Amino acid sequence: CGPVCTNLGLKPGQRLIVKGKIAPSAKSFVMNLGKDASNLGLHFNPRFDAHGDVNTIVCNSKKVEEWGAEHRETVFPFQKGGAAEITFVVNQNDLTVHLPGHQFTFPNRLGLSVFDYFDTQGDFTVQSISWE
Ligand SMILES: C=CCO[C@@H]1O[C@H](CO)[C@@H](O[C@@H]2O[C@H](CO)[C@H](O)[C@H](OCc3cn(Cc4cccc(/C=C\CN=C(N)N)c4)nn3)[C@H]2O)[C@H](O)[C@H]1NC(C)=O
Repeated sequence: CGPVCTNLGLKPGQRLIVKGKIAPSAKSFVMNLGKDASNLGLHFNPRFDAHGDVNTIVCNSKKVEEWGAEHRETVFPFQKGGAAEITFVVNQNDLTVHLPGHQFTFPNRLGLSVFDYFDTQGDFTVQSISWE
């Protein structure tokens, strides 16, 4: 699993920028943003081939270890073995995810006023994380 960030203190108007590399044999990778590992405002899961999904971004939330309803994005701007830069912008009531050539929003279902926790898992190697 990748790096874990805590105490980020991300509030509305602030953002987290993650740059890294996708494994050549990637099946799936995850980026989680939330309060802590059990309370995720956004579970961001691009799937190249996992759980029956092919080239699909699955997003969800997790509240006290309980998953919410999945949301599947229509675009998949990732390549196996490629570089990727993903920016998460914290808004008042949702998050905007900026991908290469595409963006989408995901509701802040947990009503978090601050996002302290970030982790990545799976077939992605983080090269830099910055927040502002
Ligand atoms: C149709 C049958 C029932 O419905 C399915 O039921 C599954 C189980 O509930 C859901 O799946 C779950 O969906 C959740 C979001 O909702 C999380 O994503 C969760 O994963 C949590 C998780 C795992 N991890 C570790 C991790 C993540 C990615 C890669 C690796 C490691 C290596 C992989 N690379 C290789 N091997 N090269 C490790 N982190 N978070 C996933 O199991 C499916 O979406 C769902 N599908 C649909 C269409 O409904």
